[in-house]
Amino acid sequence: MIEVKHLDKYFDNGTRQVLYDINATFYDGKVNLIIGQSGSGKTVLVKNLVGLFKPEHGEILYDGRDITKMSRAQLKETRKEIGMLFQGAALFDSETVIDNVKFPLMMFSSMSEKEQLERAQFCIDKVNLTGSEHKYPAELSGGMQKRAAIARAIALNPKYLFCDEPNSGLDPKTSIVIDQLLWDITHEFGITTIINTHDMNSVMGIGENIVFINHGHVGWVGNKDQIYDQDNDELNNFVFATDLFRDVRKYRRAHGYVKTKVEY
Ligand SMILES: Nc1ncnc2c1ncn2[C@@H]1O[C@H](COP(=O)(O)OP(=O)(O)OP(=O)(O)O)[C@@H](O)[C@H]1O
Repeated sequence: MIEVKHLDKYFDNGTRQVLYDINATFYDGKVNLIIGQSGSGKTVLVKNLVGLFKPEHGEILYDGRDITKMSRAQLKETRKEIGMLFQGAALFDSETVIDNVKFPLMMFSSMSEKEQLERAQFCIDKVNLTGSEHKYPAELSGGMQKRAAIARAIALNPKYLFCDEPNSGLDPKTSIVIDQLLWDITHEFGITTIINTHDMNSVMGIGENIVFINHGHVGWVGNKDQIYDQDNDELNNFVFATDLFRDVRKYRRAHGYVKTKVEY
């Protein structure tokens, strides 16, 4: 579990505040989404969460350990527990799939070559890329590249997985496959998965715990069922900006979908 408490972040020598008193919890074994308009502060929040930025105030507790107070060495240790999936797949073009997946094992584990190969193969099988081990990224579709990147992100068996816009550049059908995969590995391995996304299909499909950031503030927290039934104007402007989502909401209301209460 990652807990954020009273986090403030400023830029420009403390003259411009970008995040205001952020309080949020990201749960183990759940898909946690951070959503919000462009420029609302999602990326800055994630950069604080992974220790790339230091907040001016507040705590970020990784299962009780405050990363804002860690030394460089402690932060390095904690980073070993974090998997990252960047926008685009960010694979090494000149390396095969299996070498890409092996890379973090080579860098950060004490596994033998044989163990690295076994672990890399396990992760490749997990993302359904069996048979593509010796292909280069350029030989893969966008969705396959993303799956290879997920295999690499889970190679070190992370407790925490951060994904920045995992569906960017993918068609809706492939996006669903990626969402399903992220859901499956999150649940199978009990990972605290945090996804920064604009994709409303992801919100509808896998949003177990959604944190809406609005102009640097936490604007709303809930799940994919509750999001249809809330009366938060800013969130509604964001979520129901398209006719499709307005129609889904109208349909749900007309057919008597009840408000859902989820307990964690
Ligand atoms: N390194 C930085 N230095 C100064 N200002 C920054 C820096 N990084 C981000 N910002 C500012 O912080 C604000 C929030 O940006 P952020 O990238 O977090 O938005 P976002 O919600 O992730 O947007 P998008 O969805 O478009 O990626 C913006 O005003 C941005 O200009």
